[in-house]
Amino acid sequence: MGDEDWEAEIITPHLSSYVPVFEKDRYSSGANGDTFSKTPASSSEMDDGPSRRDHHFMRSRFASGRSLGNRESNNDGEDNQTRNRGFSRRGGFQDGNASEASSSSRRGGKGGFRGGRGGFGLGSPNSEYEQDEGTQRTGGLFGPRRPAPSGPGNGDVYPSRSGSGRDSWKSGAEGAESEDTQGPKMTYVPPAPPEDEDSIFAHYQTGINFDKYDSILVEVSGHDVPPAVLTFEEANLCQTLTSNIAKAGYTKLTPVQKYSIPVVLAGRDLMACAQTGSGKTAAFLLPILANMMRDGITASRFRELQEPECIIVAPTRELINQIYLEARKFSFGTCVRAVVIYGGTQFGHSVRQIAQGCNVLCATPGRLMDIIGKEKIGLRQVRYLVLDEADRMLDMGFGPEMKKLISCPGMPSKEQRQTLMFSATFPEEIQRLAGEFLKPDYLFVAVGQVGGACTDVQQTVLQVGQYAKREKLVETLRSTGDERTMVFVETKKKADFIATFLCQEKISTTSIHGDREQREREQALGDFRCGKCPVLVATSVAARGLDIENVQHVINFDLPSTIDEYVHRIGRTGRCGNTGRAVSFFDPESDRHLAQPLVKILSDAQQDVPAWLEEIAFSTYVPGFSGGPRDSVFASVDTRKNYQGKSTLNTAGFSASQAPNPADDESWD
Ligand SMILES: Nc1ncnc2c1ncn2[C@@H]1O[C@H](COP(=O)(O)OP(=O)(O)OP(=O)(O)O)[C@@H](O)[C@H]1O
Repeated sequence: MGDEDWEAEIITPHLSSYVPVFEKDRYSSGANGDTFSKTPASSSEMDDGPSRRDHHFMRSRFASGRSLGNRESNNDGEDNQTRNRGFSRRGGFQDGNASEASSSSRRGGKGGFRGGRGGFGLGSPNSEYEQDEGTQRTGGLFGPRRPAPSGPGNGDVYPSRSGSGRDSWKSGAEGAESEDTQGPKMTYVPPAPPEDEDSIFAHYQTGINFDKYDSILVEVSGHDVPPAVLTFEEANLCQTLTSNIAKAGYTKLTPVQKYSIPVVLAGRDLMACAQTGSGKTAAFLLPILANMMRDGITASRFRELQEPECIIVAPTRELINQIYLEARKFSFGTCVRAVVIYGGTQFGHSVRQIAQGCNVLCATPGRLMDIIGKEKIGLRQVRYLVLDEADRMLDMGFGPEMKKLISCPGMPSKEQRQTLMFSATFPEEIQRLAGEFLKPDYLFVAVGQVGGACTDVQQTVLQVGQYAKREKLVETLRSTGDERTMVFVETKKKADFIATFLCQEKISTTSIHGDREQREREQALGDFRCGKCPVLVATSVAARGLDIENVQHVINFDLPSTIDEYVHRIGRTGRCGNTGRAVSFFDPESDRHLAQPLVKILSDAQQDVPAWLEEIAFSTYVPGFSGGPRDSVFASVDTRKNYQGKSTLNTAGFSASQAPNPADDESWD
């Protein structure tokens, strides 16, 4: 069955999750009826990438365009590709062999498979979002809400923007933004989050391993490293902030906070790598807010053009919304006003939110560039620019847009602003790109197994062939009972397919991916958060940053194409000192390239390494894979080979010495 057919077959009525009309035979073509096969170079999807529209005043020294050729569109970004979709088709690929396995051709350019679904009346050539009824509020991100109505454009009808279903975070991203000027309007207005104090400060408990953070090694490299702070009191943040921190239930700093907060307070640029779920968001928000308060920020008032002091960008809509909620929490009771804007929502809504006042703007890249292009945001006052999931923000998908951002008229030069980058992974080539955004004397904070997996996650890798995966999935889910579980798959269509399949197996499941309307995505996340659907099938759009209470289990039904993506995915569990489990289905046919990095990740995290995996790893040559920085405790290291500064290597909680790190030399492998 072809990829397009998946799309057709999965169109089923939708309640809050799936109520599938599952006709197994129609899906079946493989030995056991499983029609999907996997390609080694999977893609994933992310959000808000570059807008299609070129702002005349923007220039980018990145390669022109968006590298669409071999990059698969990201989630929101798929929109820009959909504009080319008029000629695309669906239903033409009935041959089962052509299904997922044919992705190599699709990766080179999706056009041939791109799913204009228009023939079925389920999507327009432009975007899924135009189908959004928009004004309907689901409350998806914040809690339970009423079920989405079924029917085209609402429920499990997944109008495809790219149509290929390949999750293509590599290509242009949020063309959706440009629809605001070029295409049909998106009318979805996300629900306002609850305003009551209890909701604002709702939080989950730190886990039994929270105190173990104290023994994690931390390396800070660069010149004149400010000493770490050991307590919130020592950080000397302003009183309101301190009170908000207490209300949020934070009593103790995490290592990344201990080392990053003083760096930001001292006005330094920062690149910080720390394991998933270890509190990076507060590590940048708290000192920024403290600085803003210290500098006597004025309350912003209603104006058509707002000039925020801080801009925070993140790759996905759900993540930026989460960051916004944190910003709102910590700035509670201050005159700082945080605003969030992201794609898939009504542009006018974003404009109205901003016009009411905006000190801290949380945005996905596409919507940000559009709003700047519309002159609703001026950049002259920007003092802080934060790239969360910075490696993702600087890669080929979003990098061009970020370059445009820093080249925008009015944007203070890097000397005039503070630039902060955070991620759990930071590949060397991306660190080099980051130099253009950062002052030369930026500091690099590396916490523990950066780029490595969080040790609070128990990792299991099972050898499972493509055709046995569904059965194994059901078996695994049955054994975990009601545990909240995220199941990662490679493509959007497969996400639909697996979610439908699980529902048919009476496992309450929902899904999130870039071909779902924003309203549906928010509803899915809400249903998962509140436990109504304890299983969330997701593409890589949900791999990064999402902080959902009680996710005990991550299943990689399909392994991602890169090890960094694996690290982010499994980091959805085992957060903030809690423990979690990750089970990955390793298909030797398609995942061999991951064997070596997986062995390294597993051994670094003191996990059992299956003998069969080691064998595959030893027998597989992976170009460019050196096993990481050998003998270094840090899986990701500061790549500034020639920096003359000192480095501090400490366990969190001890004051920084200025001794060079002996591991540095090995780090340059
Ligand atoms: N000092 C602290 N005390 C208690 N809880 C904290 C503290 N710092 C952060 N948290 C909580 O820990 C959770 C994870 O934090 P956060 O989402 O910032 O992690 P992260 O490092 O950004 O993860 P990821 O790499 O997945 O994006 C959040 O629920 C946050 O509120």
